[in-house]
Amino acid sequence: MDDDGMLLNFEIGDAPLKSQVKFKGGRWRDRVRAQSSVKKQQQPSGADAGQRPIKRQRTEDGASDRHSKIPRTMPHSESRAPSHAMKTGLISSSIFTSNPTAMTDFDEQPAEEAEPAVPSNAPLSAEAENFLALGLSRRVANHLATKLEMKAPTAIQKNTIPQLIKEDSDAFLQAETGSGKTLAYLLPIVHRIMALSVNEDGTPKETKVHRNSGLFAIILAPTRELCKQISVVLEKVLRGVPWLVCTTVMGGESKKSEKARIRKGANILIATPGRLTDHLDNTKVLDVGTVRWLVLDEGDRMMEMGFEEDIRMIVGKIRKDKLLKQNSEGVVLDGILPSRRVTILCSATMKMNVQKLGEISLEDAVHITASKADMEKDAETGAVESHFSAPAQLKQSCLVVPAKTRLVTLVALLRSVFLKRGSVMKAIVFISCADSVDFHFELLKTTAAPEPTSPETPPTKPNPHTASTVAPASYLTSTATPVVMLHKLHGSLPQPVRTATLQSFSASKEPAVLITTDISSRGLDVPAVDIVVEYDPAFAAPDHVHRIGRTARAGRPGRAVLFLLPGCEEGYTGLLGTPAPILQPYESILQKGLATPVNLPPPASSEETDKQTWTSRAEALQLHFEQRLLATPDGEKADTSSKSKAKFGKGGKKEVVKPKDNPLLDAGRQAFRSHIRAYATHVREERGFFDITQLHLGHMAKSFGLREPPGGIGGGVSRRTHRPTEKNGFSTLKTGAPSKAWDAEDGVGAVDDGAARRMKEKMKALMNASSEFNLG
Ligand SMILES: Nc1ncnc2c1ncn2[C@@H]1O[C@H](COP(=O)(O)OP(=O)(O)OP(=O)(O)O)[C@@H](O)[C@H]1O
Repeated sequence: MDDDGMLLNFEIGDAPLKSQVKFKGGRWRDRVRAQSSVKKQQQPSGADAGQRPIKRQRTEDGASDRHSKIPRTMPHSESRAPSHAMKTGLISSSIFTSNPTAMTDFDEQPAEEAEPAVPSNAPLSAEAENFLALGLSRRVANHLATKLEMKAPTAIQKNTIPQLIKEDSDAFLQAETGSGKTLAYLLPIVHRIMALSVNEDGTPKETKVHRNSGLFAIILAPTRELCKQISVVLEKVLRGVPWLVCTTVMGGESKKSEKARIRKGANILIATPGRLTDHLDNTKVLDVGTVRWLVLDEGDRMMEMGFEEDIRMIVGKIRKDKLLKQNSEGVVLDGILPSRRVTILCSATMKMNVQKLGEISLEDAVHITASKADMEKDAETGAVESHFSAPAQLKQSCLVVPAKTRLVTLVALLRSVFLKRGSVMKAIVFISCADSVDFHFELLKTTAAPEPTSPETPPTKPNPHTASTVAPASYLTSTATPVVMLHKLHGSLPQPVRTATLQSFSASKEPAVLITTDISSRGLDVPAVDIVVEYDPAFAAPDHVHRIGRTARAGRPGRAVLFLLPGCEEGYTGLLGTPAPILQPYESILQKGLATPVNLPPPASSEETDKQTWTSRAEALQLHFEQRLLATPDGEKADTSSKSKAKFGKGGKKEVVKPKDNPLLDAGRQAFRSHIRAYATHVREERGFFDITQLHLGHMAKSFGLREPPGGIGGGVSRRTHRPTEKNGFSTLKTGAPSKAWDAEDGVGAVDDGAARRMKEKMKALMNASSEFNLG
């Protein structure tokens, strides 16, 4: 591997340069031969440049008050290329040498609490609280207790339900992930609509409300997945009130069929903002005159995704439309439903853009949180403080992992969590971009053909929608857990595939892993997710809170592990609340996860023996992945240069020979490029921790199974092009145009086409605006 041109964080300065020997004259082939023999003489001994001691450190740091950026090298005592690699001649640079050491003194880290913390988002005790006491009708309370097994409310439900039943003011709901915010706003809405046709004592009124009696509430959510999930929860509640109907408009199907559903009538509509704007403009049967509630679930995310204009338009249109005091059938709405239009904003975190959204949509809103003390404080000061944190019972830790060992550590971590059968059933792995999700799915899924089924067992009909998104992952299995199912999900997949994949992950009876982008970070409520792995850190700290919030929901235990690179990234834990997550060295994970041989497909498995140590297993695994990327479909070693080469055919005629196609190698390169571009989009305030100029591209390439970083990142990132600028002493890099898959990332594909276009424009603007990654 030639690292020379890729050390972004080092400059040549006045280091002695190797003399460039130029050969002139003679035959072309002789010149090439002579050139390469000189190159060989100049190369130091060792497998590759990655094994050489790191060259001169950057001297012009210019940010001495920032986190130390100087990677210290600590050759690993056990680091040697595995013997079989030597034998086969396929020597790759060791993943244990020339790694920067962590700044953290792990011995100084606090020990993990022995006592599990009391859950902070669990339902309250059924003896002390119940839904009936909060003002909900007996019918709804009974339905919750008997059919949905919900006997007592959660804290946010306890504080929200009476407020929204009795008062008609706008509200901003803020509570931890998994604390039951969805039912907190749905139940009072259903209760009040139901009251149009049922008396307080449960006896029916003369007026009957049905699906054509009017649309009373609109709920907006940023992604189709979230819309679907809210509609599933609402449908369950409405089974107790079967004359009320809800429907969705969220794209992913024809507008015609959505229109047909609207025409059939619905009392509650769940929508993505882009699609609703479209229908408000073009669907005449969509009458918002009776709408009394507008809920903006995950409001900050909608703003982030570029929906500001849509939301302004929706709020404006609903407010402007004449508020009908009675519906077309003469049913009097006022007095039972709110006498004004109520807007409810909902999020576990509060970013600046939520404040802006509040300005657009809320009037004199009450801030409702899970804790009465927080609410009183806000009421006293008149300010909305941000009180966001992860659920108390969620155990967080950060692994400090050098770039070269990231891939094998990920495998080891997933193996270690599934080691004890049944202890962990579901894991979610967050990755920064769709290309990288695709690549890791292809790399980690089982390559061998499935075992033939016995004639007695009838073959199960494969689901065509999950054929390319769900597969077994033999690398992650062990004797105790022989099957682990791998899933992938991102916004560039077609909607039916996304729905089927999520369904498969939720319903999986086998241990399952979901590799995904931030499309799954918001609101997703998959039962029994035991661990969340942030293989790539979130782009902003509040997003981290949402991602890890996919576990430890409604009082359940949960674990979250964040991968950080040694160096400036380690300081990021300071942003993640108090107490900051514990930092851990990666070696213990490798030791645990690779304590037993990895199930490598043949022929590599024949090399595996029980005698191997965890370090040699890690090296062998890395080598195995690299070999898979280098192999051509017909088993030969692939050309790694990614460039076409000139060859002289018969008669000295020059022919262009294209490198042989290995889809996995291409996917790895594309994933690497997108990953680097994505890395550059960490929010400005956090770029001190995620500093693109500190990334060692050669080492990072290893974590994609690549022996060298591919070109094409843009502006020559793969070359040493940086020069520290005068401004703050930071180096600057030029980005290229955003790649397609990065462009089409999560939010984009998650919503309708119009929204996708707007998001693309936003991303483009962002990438253009950050032509120098906005450093300095
Ligand atoms: N009163 C309750 N009793 C038992 N379980 C509940 C109760 N209320 C909600 N839940 C369950 O808690 C889980 C989380 O609820 P919900 O999805 O509404 O959380 P949330 O606060 O919206 O989280 P996020 O911020 O991540 O979107 C769901 O599985 C839901 O069924």
